Amino acid sequence: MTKLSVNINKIATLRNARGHNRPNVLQVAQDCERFGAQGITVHPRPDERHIRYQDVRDLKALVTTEFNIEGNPTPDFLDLVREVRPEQVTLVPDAPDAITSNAGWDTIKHQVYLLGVVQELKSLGCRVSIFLDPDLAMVKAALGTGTDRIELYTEAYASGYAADREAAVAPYRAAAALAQELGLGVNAGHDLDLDNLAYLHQQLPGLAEVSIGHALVCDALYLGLENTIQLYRRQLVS
Ligand SMILES: CC(=O)[C@@H](O)[C@H](O)COP(=O)(O)O
Ligand SMILES: NCC(=O)COP(=O)(O)O
Repeated sequence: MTKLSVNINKIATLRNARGHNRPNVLQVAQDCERFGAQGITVHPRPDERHIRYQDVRDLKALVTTEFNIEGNPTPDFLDLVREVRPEQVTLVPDAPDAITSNAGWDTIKHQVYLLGVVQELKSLGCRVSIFLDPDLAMVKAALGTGTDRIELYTEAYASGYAADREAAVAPYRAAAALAQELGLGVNAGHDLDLDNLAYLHQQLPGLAEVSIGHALVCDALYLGLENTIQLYRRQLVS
């Protein structure tokens, strides 16, 4: 079964726009779980443009499904993870000023570094996932980091879907198959939406989790949050 983890970054974007506590990020996270989310994902960035470090601390006490914290393993990020100890940590090689995640790890160049980070995070009891492009060499080298899972960065799939979905999904199908052959779990995320999710799910058997935020929150503006979460869940029914 592929789990849906709802990324609530954009709820925090809206909250921060007025400087008060509306929408209440903590309440929305609990409601997302009540509406069918099987996980809550946050990506606290160094500039705290949306999710703040204190949000992460507060969410830990409230999230009853799976808490997934994404980020570049900077010293501040690692201190937060040591404190919060979420079910899953997804390591993303984002630059501090990146407008959004825009690349996966070079697991060949950074394998030794990642091995050290992964070993510590696993010693804290966290499952570790590494954000990757669908590059077979990078998937193969990910094994050497000790990671539990990879998260396939699906921006290229999403941008190519409308023109030629078979071509768009092919690298992801190959990367997922190799990862599973190596004993790695497979997550996916970034720019997934109600148009492209079902086909990805159909083409990637054994996909463990998708984390979806931007499109889901945009859809909820028109369709309502509960209905939207249910619609995304229905895309993942085998
Ligand atoms: C790793 C990933 O693809 C998502 O966490 C994405 O980075 C969302 O971040 P923003 O909400 O800041 O765009
Ligand atoms: N890991 C992907 C994620 O958490 C959400 O990405 P997006 O749906 O906001 O593009």
